[in-house]
Parts: sequence; structure tokens; C-alpha cells
Amino acid sequence: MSNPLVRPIIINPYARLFISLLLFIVLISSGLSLLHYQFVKTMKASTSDLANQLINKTENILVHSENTSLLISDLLGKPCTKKMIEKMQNVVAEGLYLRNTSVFRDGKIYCSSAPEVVGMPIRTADKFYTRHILLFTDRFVTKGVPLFALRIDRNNLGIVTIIDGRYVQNMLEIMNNRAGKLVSYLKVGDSWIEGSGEVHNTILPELNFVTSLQGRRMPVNIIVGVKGSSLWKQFWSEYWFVISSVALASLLCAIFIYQILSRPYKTKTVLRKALKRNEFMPWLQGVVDKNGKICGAEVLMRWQNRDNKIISPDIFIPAAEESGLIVPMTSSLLQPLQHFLLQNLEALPADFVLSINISKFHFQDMRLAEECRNFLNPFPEKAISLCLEITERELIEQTPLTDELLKQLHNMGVKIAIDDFGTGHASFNYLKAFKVDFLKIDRSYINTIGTPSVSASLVDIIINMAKKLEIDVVAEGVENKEQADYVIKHSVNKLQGFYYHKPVPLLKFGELLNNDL
Ligand SMILES: Nc1nc2c(ncn2[C@@H]2O[C@H](COP(=O)(O)O[C@H]3[C@@H](O)[C@H](n4cnc5c(=O)[nH]c(N)nc54)O[C@@H]3COP(=O)(O)O)[C@@H](O)[C@H]2O)c(=O)[nH]1
Repeated sequence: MSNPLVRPIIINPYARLFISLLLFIVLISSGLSLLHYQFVKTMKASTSDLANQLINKTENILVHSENTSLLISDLLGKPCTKKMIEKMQNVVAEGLYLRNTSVFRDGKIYCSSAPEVVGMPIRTADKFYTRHILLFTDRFVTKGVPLFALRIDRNNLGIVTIIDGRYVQNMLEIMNNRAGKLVSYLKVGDSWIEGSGEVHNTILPELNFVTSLQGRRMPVNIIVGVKGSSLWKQFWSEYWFVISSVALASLLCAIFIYQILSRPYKTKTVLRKALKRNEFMPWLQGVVDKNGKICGAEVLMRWQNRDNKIISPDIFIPAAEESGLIVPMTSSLLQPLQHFLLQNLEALPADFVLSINISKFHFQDMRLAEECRNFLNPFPEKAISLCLEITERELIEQTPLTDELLKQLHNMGVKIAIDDFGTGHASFNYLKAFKVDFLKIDRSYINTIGTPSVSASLVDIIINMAKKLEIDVVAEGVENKEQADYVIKHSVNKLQGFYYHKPVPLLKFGELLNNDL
């Protein structure tokens, strides 16, 4: 049988595994959620930061270009002279990003810094986003290069300026590279470009953590985000070390908790829990007179644990004494005993003595007198006697407290027995000081009766000594007729042992009492 004092905190290994696994899942998921929250926050901040920079820089390029092209607004409607062409070329040279600038009338260019475009029709205003700006791909001079066209209308006249989109394209590319994981697009109407410079007219690719900013000075849009497919890759590449650490820490925690749950409770905790659950119960072993009739009983504690197993006191009494819990454990027996005896009062023989084992720690506590008083209180006078057994192996030190305790106990008629007599070192003085009423001869001596052992003669010596001291003798551990006859012949009037009765639960002892009537 496994030691009942060694009890893991959680007995079932599957329950331990389940709890540890649950803990692992809770820890890792909360750790990852926190990291993910941090990741999302950082990404949102990054996209917003990049979008702000891009929209500012893009608008600067476009506004600067527009302002430059407005320098020729005074030429509008004037005939296209050499001087005018030179002025337009100067403006283009000064404007950092300009490819060319032209003036048009009734939808046709009539003068330009690039004379080869004179006479060409320009796209109608509704083809321009907000009738003002257009993003398109150059198909003539620098094929594939993105261009912006800025259109300024003055009745049937106007200026159209072509801006080289490579500045914006390069900026998008540089910024994307700098931010690493982010992609950004510049959108004008339905057209958009990215770092590669290709102008698209399709729907924008799906992005995460999108920041979309509308220009305040120009009708353009900057969209920055993270491509959906690379989201988890991104998360891993940014946080792989922290993720691994969180996973490892969660695993270690779960293993640690599994080990904690597998660890046994401290003995004291096991006993305290058992006491709380009222698992300690009194059993009674009958003490008989020389005719074999029950004249008393010894209370012997039993532990009926959660598995309904009856555990012998030999296993738990030493631990109970060591932990000091023996005192409340003994006290817990008194109430059920009192209840039982009151219920069986009629069946109790006259001068019934109930003996209970008291540890030496209990004898250092004045509450013992109070407990005995409360125990005896409801019984009619002389219905029962209470006897406290103290073992000879653990002699009680005589102090003013024990003197006072004994005085109070004697005053209320409580008797004192020295248990296991012969195994310790009780002196005559000790027996006198404690006003001992009974000596219980240890069963190891009774066992020697009928054998040639020297211990057998010790039985006679103890009996004679007790007679001289006028102390009653109880023979313990009587197991056969020979032993019983021997002690009875030597005037021992109280006998206890398996020959007569074994310790039994209260209910069973009640039956014994009634049979004995
Ligand atoms: N402080 C407390 N100690 C207690 C209490 N209850 C019991 N104990 C002590 O535990 C030891 C073992 O007790 P237990 O297993 O109950 O054994 C008792 C009897 O069953 C046994 N006995 C009685 N007759 C015979 C017999 O004929 N043969 C045989 N082999 N054994 C027999 O002896 C034990 C009673 O011993 P004792 O108390 O010395 O009279 C034991 O030391 C108990 O004292 C408790 O509540 N508090």
C-alpha cells in the first residue's frame, strides 16, 4: 500500500498533464497575443510615419512644379514667338522636375518648350483627375517612364506641364527599401505607381495595416501597408527571438508546474487536510473484567482516508506528534465519542472507564482540562469515568502547569493511566506525582507469559509493585487463555487484548455493549 502521508498535490497524472498543458496554452497564447499587439502597433505607426513623409515629399514635388509652370501664365493667349519659347524653356530648366511645359488653345498645343509637340491635341479635362492631374506612362521619348501632367485651364486657353515621375518613383523605392517590410503606392485617380515605376490602372493589391493619406495641396493619395502574404513571415522575422523565448518560457513554466503538482504535500498539510475533512475517527477496544465482561474501552484513532481505506495509527501518529497536530486530532475524537456514549448510556456497565491516549504535548495545554470538563458535562454522575493514558516512553515533565492541570483533572474525577508500562523509565516519584490510577502492562511482557523468558517474571514484579502503590493494573495485549488465566490468578482485574476484543468502529462497539448486557 502506498504511504498515505505521501500524497501528490494532484494525484491523477492525466489531470496534472491537462493542467500543465492548459497553462502552457494560456501562457503561450497570451504571450503571442501581446507580441502581436505590439507588432500591429509598431506596423501601424510605421505605415503612418512613412505615408506622412511620402505625401509631403510628393506634394512638394508637384506643388513646386505647378508653381514653376505658373510662371508662364502671363504668356497665355500670346502668339508663340521665339522669345516665348525661350522663356518656357528657361522655366523648364529652372523647374527641377519638369519635362516640358506648353500652352494650349481649344485643346491643341500652340506653343511649347518642346517644339515637337506643338499642334498635338491634349486630352480633354475630364480625363484628368479632378480636371487637374494625370498619371500616365511615357510611350514616346523615355518609354515606360511614369509622367504626371498638370493642367491649368483659363477659359479656352491653358497650360499643361509634364513632370518626370521618376523623382516620385525613386522616392517610393528608396522609402520602401528603407522601411524594409512596407510597400507604398502613389495613386492619382484610378492610376497608381509603386517603386518599380510602372503605372497601373487596376485595383490596388490587398495590404495590411494600411495608412492612406490624401494630399492637402494636390489631389493625390499615398497608400502604405504590408502585403498580406508576408504578414506572418514579417511577424516571425521581427520577433523570432522573443517568440522563441516566450515559447520556451511557457514550456518551462508548464514543466515546472507539472513537477510542483506531482510533488507530495508536506506531511503536516496532508494531516491538516484530513483533519479538516473529519477523516480521523475513534475506534474502541473493549477492556474486560476477570469474567470477560466489558468494563471499559480504549479509544484508538483510525484514519479513514478519501479512498475509504482505514489507516493504522502506527503510520500517522508519529507524524502527527512531530507536527503538533496530535492535539487537535485527539480533541476531534471527543465529540463523536460523547455522542456515541450518550446514545448508549443504558448499555454501559457500571463504572465504565473510557481511556484515551494523550500525547505529552496535550499535557502541556490547560485546554485539556476544559475539554475533559466539556466531555463529561452531559453525563449523569458516575455514569462513566474518563481516563487519560500517557505512555511511559514519553514521560511528562513536571511543571507548575502540569501540576495545576492534574489538580483540575483529579478534581473532576479524571483518571490517569501509564500506558506501555515496563517499556520506559517511570520512577516511583513519577507515579506518585501524577497520582496514577492505572498501570497498563505493555503487551510485550504479557506475550512472554508461558515462555521461559525473564520478562515473564517482570510481570509479577510490576503487579506486586502496583499492589504496593495501590494502583490498578490493566494487562494489555492478552492474546490467549493462558495469558488471561495467568494475570487473573495474579489479581489483575482488567484485561485488554485480541483474546477478548479487537478495536472496532463505534457502531460495532455499540453492538458489543448490547450483547454483553
Ligand atoms: N497519541 C495517540 N496514540 C494513539 C491513538 N490511537 C492509537 N494510538 C497509538 O498508536 C499505536 C498503535 O495503535 P493500534 O494500531 O490501534 O494498536 C492498538 C491495539 O490494536 C493493539 N492491541 C491491543 N490488543 C492487542 C493484542 O492482543 N495483540 C496485538 N498484537 N495488539 C493489540 O495495541 C495498541 C494499543 O496500544 P496502547 O495504546 O499502547 O494500549 C499504539 O501505540 C497506540 O497507543 C490516539 O488516539 N492517540
